[in-house]
Amino acid sequence: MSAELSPIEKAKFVAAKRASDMVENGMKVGLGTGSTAAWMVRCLGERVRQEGLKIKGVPTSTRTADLAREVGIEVIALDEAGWLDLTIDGADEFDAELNLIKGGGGAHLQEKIVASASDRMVVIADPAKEVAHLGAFPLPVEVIPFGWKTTRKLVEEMLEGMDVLGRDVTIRMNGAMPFVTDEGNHILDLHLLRIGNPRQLALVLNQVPGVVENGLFIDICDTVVIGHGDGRVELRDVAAGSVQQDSMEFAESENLFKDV
Ligand SMILES: O=C[C@H](O)[C@H](O)[C@H](O)COP(=O)(O)O
Repeated sequence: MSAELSPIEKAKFVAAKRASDMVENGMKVGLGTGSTAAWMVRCLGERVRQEGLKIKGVPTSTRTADLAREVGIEVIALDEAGWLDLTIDGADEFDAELNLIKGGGGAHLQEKIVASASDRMVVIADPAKEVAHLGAFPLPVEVIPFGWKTTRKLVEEMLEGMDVLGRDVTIRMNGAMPFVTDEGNHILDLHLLRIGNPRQLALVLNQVPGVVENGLFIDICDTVVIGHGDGRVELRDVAAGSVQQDSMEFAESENLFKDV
């Protein structure tokens, strides 16, 4: 890596590097999806090559599985792993309680299953992902292709009774066709602007027939690692029921930037 990296990519990288250092020999690790998680997979691959780190990775998408294999990480399926020590993943938004919106890349279904089957979920993020209220980022909802327009109508009706500021629901497109997830489903993006009660919305959404899973991660994330473009890293941890903050300098950040 190098000097041409933008501050935002450096921020993603230092968060990913810090979180990848939490991985220990022998661990079974959930590997998230997205541009930030891709840095983490590369960092873990570097540790496999340099230190002989022995881990088994459970990817949350075909993209991540391909990258993990490419960088030398042993890849296994979730059902082979059973239970994971740690999952590291990115997010589209996180709030003060470490609740998340995920699924900007359409991978939140597998990501939620994998994170829920882990002792600990660590989210890696750049500072732009932190919000006072979830909802500015459109909330992804995975729906089965059968009758998706009817499902969209049912979701719109359900939103009438919810504490949200916006109610537009769009189908995610891939060119002229609806986007297709790894599970063969489509994604509805809910433009809610501000979600008053994410916990309630997460429960209600999954009761709409045709909905497979929504991108709200409530009480799943244990730690958020926030990277900054100058190499600083902040940690937010859910401990004893509250969120603790910590911050540190990445002393060797310049060298780390050169490593990857
Ligand atoms: O479906 C995609 C995932 O939930 C990603 O982790 C999320 O969209 C964040 O991606 P990025 O790190 O590229 O911002």
